[in-house]
Amino acid sequence: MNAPTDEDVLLDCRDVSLTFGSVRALVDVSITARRGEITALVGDNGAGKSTLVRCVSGIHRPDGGRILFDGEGTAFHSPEDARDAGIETVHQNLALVEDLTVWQNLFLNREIVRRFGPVALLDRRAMQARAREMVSALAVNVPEVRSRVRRLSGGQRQAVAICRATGFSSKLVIMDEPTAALGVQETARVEELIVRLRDEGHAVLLISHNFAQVMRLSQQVWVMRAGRRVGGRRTAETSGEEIVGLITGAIEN
Ligand SMILES: Nc1ncnc2c1ncn2[C@@H]1O[C@H](COP(=O)(O)OP(=O)(O)OP(=O)(O)O)[C@@H](O)[C@H]1O
Repeated sequence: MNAPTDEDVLLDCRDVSLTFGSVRALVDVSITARRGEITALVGDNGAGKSTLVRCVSGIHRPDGGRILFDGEGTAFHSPEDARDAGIETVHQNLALVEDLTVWQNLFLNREIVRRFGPVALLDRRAMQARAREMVSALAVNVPEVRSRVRRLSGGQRQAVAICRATGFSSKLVIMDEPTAALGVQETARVEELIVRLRDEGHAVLLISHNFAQVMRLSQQVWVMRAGRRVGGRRTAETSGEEIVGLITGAIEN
């Protein structure tokens, strides 16, 4: 892999702060994420990882600092704004609808319609065909796009959620604990998918409590503690022990 350059920076959070009542969830947090890299965000429970990610994905508005995306300042008012800019999030709960099929989930809130004068009809055939393309492009192990999500395994569900996040010209894919609920084999499959996204040039921002996974997959690690960014390392230049030390505070940056 070539050494990264500044032009590779896709996400640039500068001194981002957010307070909930008396809780300073984020205090002047600065991190970057590059195209073609997996950037890990680690920290103990309550460190502020999810809150930071929610600021990037348009759920929260920071009350201080700036978030630059693709070189431009952002002021997202909703997750839709972030999505329009090319930021997709695979949330911990996946936000899939169990009773809908794979293709219906892939096209939820972005249905393809055909217009006949004033009448708009859902183009089921086009959506199913496109869903098959999306699934096969990611080589995802999903049985049939007409299967209902409730019949899928945890790994297959995760794959559908990742497929949805990457199939619509996204640039940054944020993943919050994507393998926390999965077994060993399913974790390996989902990790393959994450690596493939990176190799296709996406920037991936990965929240994970699994140090082995962080060391295996990421190129950059940012460490948070009590709402602050307390360290940043190139993964190749650090160790699991150092990251744990930064997380617990045993090592000061
Ligand atoms: N909507 C909210 N209202 C009030 N406090 C919040 C809200 N969201 C988060 N917090 C607080 O902000 C702090 C950071 O929480 P956050 O969920 O970002 O941590 P985290 O690093 O993602 O933790 P975990 O690994 O447990 O998911 C915590 O003290 C949390 O209680």
